[in-house]
Amino acid sequence: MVVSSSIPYVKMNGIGNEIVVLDLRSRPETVTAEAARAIGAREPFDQLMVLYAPRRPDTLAFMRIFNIDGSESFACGNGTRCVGTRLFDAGAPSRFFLESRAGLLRVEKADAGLVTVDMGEPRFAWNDIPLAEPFADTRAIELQIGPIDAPILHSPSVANIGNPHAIFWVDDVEAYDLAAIGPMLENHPIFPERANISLAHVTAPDALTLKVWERGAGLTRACGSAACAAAVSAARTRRTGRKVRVTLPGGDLVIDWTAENRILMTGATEFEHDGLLPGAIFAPAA
Ligand SMILES: N[C@H](CCC[C@H](N)C(=O)O)C(=O)O
Repeated sequence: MVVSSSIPYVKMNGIGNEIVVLDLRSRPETVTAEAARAIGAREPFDQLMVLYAPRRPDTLAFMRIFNIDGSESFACGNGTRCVGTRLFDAGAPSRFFLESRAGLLRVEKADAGLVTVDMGEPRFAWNDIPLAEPFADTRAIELQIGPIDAPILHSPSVANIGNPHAIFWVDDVEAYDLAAIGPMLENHPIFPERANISLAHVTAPDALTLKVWERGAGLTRACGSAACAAAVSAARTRRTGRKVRVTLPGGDLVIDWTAENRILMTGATEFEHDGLLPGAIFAPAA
């Protein structure tokens, strides 16, 4: 087959969450799981944001999101802000819509160069997380690791923000070996689609500290959807109000769970460098 020439990409980060943005809106290539892994081998990322030509006239792009292991996520808050900055810089209006596999995302310019994304409505029903078995109350589900009578972590809140999240409430996010515990919980049979695993420490009625083990990506410096999941879960369990500052290893996000049940996430993005991918990376395996 004829392979196309080099394909440009942009390496960015959303408060330390490593993001590659690949704009294929006017190109014929598509990204498979295998291609995503091959791209990650050349230019490491936590998430790869792929833009395709819009499927709906009210959006600027249809977006698909891959983790570094090639798995697909239907949400990535930090990556969506990076896409926002990229499109704003290319002349997009200061407010526009993207379509993801989870639905419509509104992206908006905020003050001081920050970007706000309307991440949509959270889902809390056990089969929407999804969980493998029914739980009437997902504010705290029965799940623990460690000795039965002295669990290390237990009773997480769970939420779906387009992707599945479990949040364990702790007094010190650094007191746990999340790199060791994360994979066990990510792949626990209670989560049929795996899950992103967070440790959350409520430091004030309007502030949380968060550390995240991401499904398909491992420990990252920040995870926007996890910040949303932690914020709505904190508000739901009366640990905080509905607007909080979430501090992650890479920086801060402000999350506002509005009276209309939308989750607004605001934070910074940073350009790192441009690059080129060989067209052959997109060719199907022989
Ligand atoms: N870093 C992303 C989330 C990636 C999600 C992914 N790890 C999954 O659900 O598979 C964020 O800022 O929201």
